[in-house]
Amino acid sequence: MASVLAKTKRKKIIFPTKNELSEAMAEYTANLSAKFCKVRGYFTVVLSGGDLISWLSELVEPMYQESIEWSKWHIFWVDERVVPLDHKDSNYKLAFDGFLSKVPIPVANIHAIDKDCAALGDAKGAALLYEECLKRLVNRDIIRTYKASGFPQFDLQLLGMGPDGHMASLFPGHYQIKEKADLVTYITDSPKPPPKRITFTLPVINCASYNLMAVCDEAQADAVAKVFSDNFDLPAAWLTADKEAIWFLDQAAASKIPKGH
Ligand SMILES: O=C1O[C@H](COP(=O)(O)O)[C@@H](O)[C@H](O)[C@H]1O
Repeated sequence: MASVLAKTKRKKIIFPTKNELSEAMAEYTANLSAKFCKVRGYFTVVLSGGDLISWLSELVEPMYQESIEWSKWHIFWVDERVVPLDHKDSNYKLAFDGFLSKVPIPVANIHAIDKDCAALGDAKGAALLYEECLKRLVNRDIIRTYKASGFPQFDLQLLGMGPDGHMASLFPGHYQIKEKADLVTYITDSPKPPPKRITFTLPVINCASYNLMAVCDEAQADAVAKVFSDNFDLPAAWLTADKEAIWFLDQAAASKIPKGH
């Protein structure tokens, strides 16, 4: 595990309200989009599910609609529930309804899990095919690779954390957090429904250039405090990045962080 930790130090910014967090997340994303589109001609963005999608609302405002080079974006999911893509629990559907349908990202650049595996509830197959999808895009040089390790390196991941400290579909006490060889793994007994999910593994998550973890609300305060006290029983405490791992918190979520952390 040490190798995945030996990167950037965790940073945080605390915002008075969710609105301000949402505005800052849009600005952070837009700035990185401009940087990566200019340098590489692509911007690879990884989404999670959950509350995060509603906080992306600021990015669909006219200022960003008009300035962002949406055609250069490629979208991925850090984790996905293995349910049909039009199911209410699908992270793809959540992102499509709340964000992707409102911005002009080419359909071919939206990399959802395989729709047949999703419809059949085949978590293992979905993980294998998603890993193949990542490798194909690495070969096409759309996804970069991380230095010598050869792992895919995404430009920006926008992440969330559950009140139990789970990140992506890496849950406390489940072995998936220890997976080091595969890029994508799966779980069939997720403690949070639905039970079947796929997830990027920790080495892939931590290879990203920029990881932004957004967490709001009092219900998350205990988990946030544990993360900032380096309690590594919580998967989210392992989050690092190549360039920057930054936590965007509202005041309620940050309210129990011990002084000095
Ligand atoms: O189940 C999931 O939960 C986490 C956290 O969601 P939130 O609703 O507490 O923000 C999310 O990041 C993950 O993508 C999702 O599958």
